[in-house]
Amino acid sequence: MASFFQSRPSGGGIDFKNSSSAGAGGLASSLLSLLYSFNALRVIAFASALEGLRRTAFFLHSKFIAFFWITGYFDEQDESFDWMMVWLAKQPAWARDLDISTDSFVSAKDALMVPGEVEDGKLSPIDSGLLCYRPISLLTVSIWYHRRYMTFARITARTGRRGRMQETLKICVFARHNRVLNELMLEAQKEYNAAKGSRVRIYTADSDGDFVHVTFRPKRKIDSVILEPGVSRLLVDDARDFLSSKAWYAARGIPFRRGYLLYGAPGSGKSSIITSIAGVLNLDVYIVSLSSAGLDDSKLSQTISNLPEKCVVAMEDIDAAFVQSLNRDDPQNDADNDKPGARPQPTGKLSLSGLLNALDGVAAAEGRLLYATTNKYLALDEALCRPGRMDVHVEFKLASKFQAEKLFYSFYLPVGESDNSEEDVDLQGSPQSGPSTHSVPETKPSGRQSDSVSAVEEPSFFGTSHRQRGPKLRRKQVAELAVRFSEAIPERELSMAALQGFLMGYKIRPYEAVDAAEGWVESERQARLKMTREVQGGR
Ligand SMILES: Nc1ncnc2c1ncn2[C@@H]1O[C@H](COP(=O)(O)OP(=O)(O)OP(=O)(O)O)[C@@H](O)[C@H]1O
Repeated sequence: MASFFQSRPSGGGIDFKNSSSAGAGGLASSLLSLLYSFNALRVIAFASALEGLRRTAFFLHSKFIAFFWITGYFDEQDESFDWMMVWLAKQPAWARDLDISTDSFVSAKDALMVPGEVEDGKLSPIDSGLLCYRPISLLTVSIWYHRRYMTFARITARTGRRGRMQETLKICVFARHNRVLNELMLEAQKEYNAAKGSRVRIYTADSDGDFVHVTFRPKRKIDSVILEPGVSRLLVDDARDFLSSKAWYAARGIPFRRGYLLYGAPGSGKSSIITSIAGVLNLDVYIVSLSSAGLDDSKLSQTISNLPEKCVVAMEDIDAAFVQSLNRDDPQNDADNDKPGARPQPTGKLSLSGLLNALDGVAAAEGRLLYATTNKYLALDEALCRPGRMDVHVEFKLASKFQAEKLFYSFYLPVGESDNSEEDVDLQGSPQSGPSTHSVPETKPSGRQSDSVSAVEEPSFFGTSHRQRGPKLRRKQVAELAVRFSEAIPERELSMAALQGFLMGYKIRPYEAVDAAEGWVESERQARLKMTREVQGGR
């Protein structure tokens, strides 16, 4: 050892080259002697053997896993992930590791709603009596399912350009055949549908064009959106017929898509009917907002291609993304946009051809029902409205007397009773609803025998809840009041949203609502007149 550190003199100065090569040779020989002296080669050989064993064990383990275990990955973006999360929430293995909340997960897509417990005669802390359970993340659990051992792990990792956290559920099943996994999936799907109950899932697209679940909306009964007789039925029947015609479309080489253009007056129920139809058909709603900031042709195309098969796509105010009009032939379009004082520019760079391409590009999802809404029907380009893109056009007008009457009914009929409208009877789920042989429902309901007997003339107030404080009205009384109310409402002058707003002010005062209706109509007219004058004066 000592010789290694000794410097070798060379001539008058120091010869670095010679000294370093001589030093390297010395180092090697010293190292060798060192290794021999410590049996280091044997140590290396032993370490190599260990590493070899480790690798062999790892190889055998992976072969064993591949042979005896089935591993499945459920991506957060996929609906099956939600099925599994709801299923897991119900498994006893999770019971010790649950996120429990009274409201923070109410809108979470994988949340499970269970009835809150009643203790000592008192309801749970939440008014609704519902608790929300959700499996905790960062945990691996083992479960026996149908005598099979399986493990579940929630893995979270950053993905995408912006590094969004994305979750994957990993399932390992000790089985040779994937039959047990299929059984599990089917069971989970069933439980999910039961847990989802009466809600519609709403998705919106994020800035990368990926759809993210944002909320649940309660399913809205189709007859709560009051349209002209037969319209709701037509829309539901058409959508049902489409969904069951995949083979028909395939046989004829027609793209399996259907578009609905709902146009007309603001506040007439266009958006409401979309959610309602999604509820009836048990489909999720994907909102594509054409006016969102930064949306351009390629992003829209990417967004549309991310739509799943069989879903409701809501594209509201399709005219809103374009400044002047949605008309390719409008030569004024580009010129006007450059003029000083022109209307504000949209933030996105969406073009009509971009929209058309996105709607029927090869990547566009099959089986989707597209509902586009607009208040400016005439401003739309013919190419956008043509069959194949918008197959069914439905006009939504301002409220008719018929609608006003039905709206009054829906406000004041005792809960649970319906006015026996045709939609009410036919739209409750039979896929084979007959053709549109609609007869206008009676404006005055016939009333059951018991209804027509003693009519309570004076409003009586009882009960404790807000709803019960209203007068207890017989069906016949509601019918009479509804007719009086509709007589006070002018035909096609006010929107259904306006009528609803008015009646909201008289939630528990139907008699006063009827008495005040005429005066309210007059004040609405005056307000409109004033606004028109102000607009004209401002020009
Ligand atoms: N036909 C209708 N029947 C029952 N309620 C209605 C109807 N039309 C509108 N409403 C009520 O008015 C409100 C607004 O309705 P909605 O958003 O569906 O109208 P819209 O036609 O989509 O309006 P806009 O064109 O301004 O977006 C909702 O609360 C809805 O309940």
